Amino acid sequence: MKLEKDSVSADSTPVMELRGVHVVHKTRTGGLFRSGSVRAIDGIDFSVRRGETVGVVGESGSGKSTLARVLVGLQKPTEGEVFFEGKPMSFDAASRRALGRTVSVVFQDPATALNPRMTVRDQLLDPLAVHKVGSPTEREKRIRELLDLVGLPASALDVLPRQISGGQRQRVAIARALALDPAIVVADEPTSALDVSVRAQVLNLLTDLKEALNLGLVFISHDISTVRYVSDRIAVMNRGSIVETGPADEVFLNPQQDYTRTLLAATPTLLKPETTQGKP
Ligand SMILES: Nc1ncnc2c1ncn2[C@@H]1O[C@H](COP(=O)(O)OP(=O)(O)OP(=O)(O)O)[C@@H](O)[C@H]1O
Repeated sequence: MKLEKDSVSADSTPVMELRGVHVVHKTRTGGLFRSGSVRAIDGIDFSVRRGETVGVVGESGSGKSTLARVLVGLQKPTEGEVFFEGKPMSFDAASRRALGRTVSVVFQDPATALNPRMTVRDQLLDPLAVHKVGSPTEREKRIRELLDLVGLPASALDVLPRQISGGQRQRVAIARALALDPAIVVADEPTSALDVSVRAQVLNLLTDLKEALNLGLVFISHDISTVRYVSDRIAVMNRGSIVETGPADEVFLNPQQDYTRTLLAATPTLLKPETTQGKP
């Protein structure tokens, strides 16, 4: 039930580490007898530690969500190794359950991620009940702490998702992701479905929580300027591979790959690197 984290620096052992991971999806391509496969992830190395934000950026279909699914234990790699807290992850029910307590996820659209028929209280109590955490009194205390952490009043406990705004719904989804005191939060396009006016607030909330709780944050987005804003390191994905990785400012200001330059060229002028700003 305690929220404060030990002060572990970002250079400690990774909580999650992927080595040479491939994910191939089997597909049916129209008709009973035709099938194929899609290489969603094609041999990637990736790691995330407490206290750091790793941004994952790439165009639609580059494999970002598949990577997220591997990190949260929903997708077993076709090939390669995943280490969870330094030990090989087997992806059986018990190890997925342990992973589910330590690595949580915030999805793009809180309207679909939250159950429309459950009050905020029940949405927040649910992970605590599933993992049998605390007594009823402790759970009630914990969900109030969670609301406070994400900047919502206790009066929000008794409302349904449709009775609050999109930004507030995403705050509830973030609170739920924090319920089990995770070490890592994987945020897959967490602001893309929100009004532009509230995106910065949700980004700031995530970075504040990362600092306050010493979380590892994996921030996934197609928008490299947003990724730079929140990340310490960036991994650029293209067609299932990580084509460039490094400190956020270095990747942004001095990209080594044409693909990264193409992504940067598509960002709004004001957010382009200083080196190109103001030039025609
Ligand atoms: N369950 C699945 N079955 C078949 N193919 C899949 C499946 N999931 C993903 N793919 C394919 O794998 C590739 C990578 O998809 P993925 O969703 O990981 O990319 P993405 O970068 O997250 O894209 P987006 O931003 O559009 O969500 C795509 O070609 C996609 O069509």
